[in-house]
Formats: sequence, structure tokens, C-alpha cells
Amino acid sequence: MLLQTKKLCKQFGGIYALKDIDFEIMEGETLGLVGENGAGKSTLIKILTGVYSLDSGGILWDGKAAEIHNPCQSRDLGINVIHQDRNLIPAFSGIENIYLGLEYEKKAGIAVNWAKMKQRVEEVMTDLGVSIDLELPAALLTPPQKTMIEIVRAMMTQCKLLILDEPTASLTDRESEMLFEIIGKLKKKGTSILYVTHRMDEIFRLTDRITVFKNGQLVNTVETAEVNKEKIISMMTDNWVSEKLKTAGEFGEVLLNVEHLASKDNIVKDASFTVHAGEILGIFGLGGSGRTELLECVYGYRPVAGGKITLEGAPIGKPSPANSLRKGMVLICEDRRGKALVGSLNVKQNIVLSTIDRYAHFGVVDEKKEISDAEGQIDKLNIKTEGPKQPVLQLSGGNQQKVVFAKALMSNPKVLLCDEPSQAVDVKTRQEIHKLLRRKAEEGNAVVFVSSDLKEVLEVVDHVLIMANGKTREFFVNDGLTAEQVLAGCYAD
Ligand SMILES: Nc1ncnc2c1ncn2[C@@H]1O[C@H](COP(=O)(O)OP(=O)(O)OP(=O)(O)O)[C@@H](O)[C@H]1O
Repeated sequence: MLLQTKKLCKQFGGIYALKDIDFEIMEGETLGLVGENGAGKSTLIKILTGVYSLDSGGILWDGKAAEIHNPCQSRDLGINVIHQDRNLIPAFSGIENIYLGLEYEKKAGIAVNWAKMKQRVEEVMTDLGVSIDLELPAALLTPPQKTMIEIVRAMMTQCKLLILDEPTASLTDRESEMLFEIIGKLKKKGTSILYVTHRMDEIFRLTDRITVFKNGQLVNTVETAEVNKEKIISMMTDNWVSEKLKTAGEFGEVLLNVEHLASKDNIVKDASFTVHAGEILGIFGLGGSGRTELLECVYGYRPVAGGKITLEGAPIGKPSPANSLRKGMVLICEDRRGKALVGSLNVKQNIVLSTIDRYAHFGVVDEKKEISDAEGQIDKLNIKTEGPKQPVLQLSGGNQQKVVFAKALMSNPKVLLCDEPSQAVDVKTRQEIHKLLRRKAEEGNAVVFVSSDLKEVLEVVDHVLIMANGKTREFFVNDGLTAEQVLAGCYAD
């Protein structure tokens, strides 16, 4: 046994985030950890990596009692983690990021020996079969390259347990495959892996055993080969029934029309599409295709160089977020921490952020109304929180994502631009989000849906528009459409 916890407990504000957890991970095994949003998975990871201290209980490492009071102690044991929200310093190069927290190699005891450091990193990269330009700042790396940098960083020291927390959240299928190959290599080397995700397919593909958390408690640990997806979901969730969404047949007037849009940075080169009332349009492309950037241009985050956007028949001159919001278009964006939430504010303040002028009368904010509206959204979206005044960053990742959604819904948008709206949310919430988007469409609104998960796109949308290399391409009606057809469209020249 590599790691064992005994009756581990952690409370926040008197509420158990983890209660009496007896958790185990064997040497060389890949263990999946699953549970609904807020079940306690990240809290366990934070305790194992020395970010949080435990309230009671103990940890055994290699059979001996271990003290983990800070991240260094955890790393010294051989525990490394790759987080959902990748932890790289954007302005630092690959090599600087990899050496974060490690001692720099020195020349003659004083000058930094960059050549030797690079050589060490390259040895690890060769071993893992990855290749990345180490001189580039992290800000310019793609999501999978950032993940690779983190894995290389983990492997620079002796890593006995690698924890991967939602590692494929913003990776395309192809990029995920690259990651799975690396996981396979690590497994062969005997590294234990704790794999945390809401994506059931990955859990079943990669793991030897699965541990299920529910409401801060460990429900069970089972052999992956002996269970199926339904069984696992029923252990995690009360009364969950998988429902197939119906796509719409008929659409109303054009709500959003985009013609030959190009971004100033030339990532979006030539994009055109139309969305009608009642329609969910999926835009699918491989990593780097420009799908996120396209939504950002339409919404007004990213400067445009040319093209035309028409919303409900009226041209939008220069797109800006304020203008889009005023005219009934919202963006639910991929970058939860960076763009969608204000970390220093509480749940309520975030929910009402873009509709704040509704609550101000002659300079006085009607806080009661703010709270009751925020509570309405908390209820509707089943956001797990102590209440509207809880700091938003104290919520679990999936519940933060629901706050992003709540904020968008507050403005009663006619057009919803959604970029990875269900990332990091659990199976049940994911279905709720899909149903909600369909309901919004049925009420006469238009939805643009971007996800790196092609299966999800095919489950949700009426039409699929392919995007590659900054340009929109083939358009498909989602009627018997297969993943192969869509992918063929992505790779075609
Ligand atoms: N610093 C904190 N202060 C207060 N409450 C917290 C804090 N960190 C976590 N919690 C609470 O502990 C509970 C468990 O959260 P945790 O982040 O561990 O869930 P999770 O299983 O990782 O969820 P997700 O799948 O959404 O990431 C949640 O109710 C969360 O709000």
C-alpha cells in the first residue's frame, strides 16, 4: 500500500467537507476518484498535497505515519499534482516553470547553469516521449502543452504518486489521447496515479479501481472491471436518470448572424455563421482551430479586424462585452477563474455582477433583492454553497461553474454563447445544463455551443459547424451524424 488515510476529517465553517475517510491507493495502480460537485475530491487532494491541514485522522505513506503540513513535505514524499486550473506562471518559459520550486543547477557555485537544466528537462521529456519548445512563455502554450509541462515538472523529482485533477477538461479528443499515452508510460514505470474526473469514459478506460465520494464520505472502492457506468453514477448520485435530449426540428427568425469575421490577432481568419431562435448551433474544431477566439470576437472580448455581426437584425458596430450584454447576448466562457468570475467577490456579487444596475436606485443598492434573486439561482441550479455571501473561490470547481451560468442567466439573454459550459461539472449537472440550454432554445432564444468533447456536442446540438485554422467550414445537420463524419470535416483540407 502506497498511501492510506485513516478516519480523515476536514470541516469548513462547521460543515464536513470530508468525514471519516479511509482511503487507499496501492503501488503502481491507477485509481479513479469520482463524486458529484462538492463531494470532497479536491479537499482530499489539497490535504494530500499539504495545501489544507486535516482536522483529525491520519495519513500513512509506505505504511508509516506521514506528516504533510505544506506542499514541500508532500513533494518530498513523492506526491505531485496536476490541477484543473493549470498552475503555470504565464510569463515564465517552459524551463522556468518546470524548475519552479526546484533548486536551479549552478555553474561554479554561482551562475545559473541553464544548459544543464535544459539537458535534465530534455532527458525527462525524451523519457516521456514529449516535445515542447522550452523557450516559449507559458502564456503562448496550448492547453495540452501546459499539461505536458506540468507532467514534466512532476517527473523532475521522484514522483511516486501523480494526482491528475480533471486533466482533460479543455483538451480535444486527440490531445487527450496524447495524455493517455503518457499516463500509460508512467504506469509502466510503476508510478501510482490518482485520476479525478467527471468523464466516465476516461475513468473506465484508464483506471484499475474506482473510489466513489458522496457528500464528503467515501461510499465504496470497486474494481473497474466489475462495474459499469450506471453503477458508478448510482453510487455517486441519488435518483439520476439518464435522459436523451431531443433536437429541435423547426427554427424561428435569425437572431445572430456573423459574416466573414476576423480577429486583429489573425487567430480568427474568416468565420461566418447564423443562429436562429430555437436553435442550438455547435461549433466544433480541434485545439487551435479558433473556436474560443471566435466566440470572444463575437462577444467583444477580442478585437476584430473585419467582418459583420448582426444581432436580431441590427448590426453591431464595434463589439464590446457591455454592448453585447445590453443587447441580450452573453458569453459563458471557458476561463472560469480568469474571465468569468471575480475571485475576490462572493457568490451573490458574482451572480448579479452583470445586472447590477437593476438593483441600484438613486445610488442605493437593494441588497435584499440581490440576495433573493441570487438565492433563486442557487436553488434553480442547485449550487452547493453555504449561502449567497460565501466567497466564490471557496466553492468547489463545478459549483463555481454553476455560478458562471447563474450570472449569464440573470440577464435573460436572447443569445447564449457557451464555451465549454459543462467543464468540471458532474454527470447530473451536465445533464441539467444541457436541458437548460435546450429549454432556453425552446423559449425562442439561440445558443452557440462549443465543447472539446465531440460526444457532448452530438448529444446537444441541432447543427454542427466545423472550424479549422481560424475559418468556418462544413455545416452538418445533427441527424444521425457520427463523430467520424465531423472529424473527417476537421481534418479535410
Ligand atoms: N476553503 C474553503 N472554505 C469553505 N468551504 C470550502 C473550502 N474548500 C472547499 N469547501 C467546501 O467543501 C466541499 C467540498 O469541496 P471540494 O472542492 O472538495 O469538492 P469536489 O468534489 O472537488 O467538487 P468538484 O467536482 O466540483 O471540483 C464543498 O462544499 C466546498 O464548498
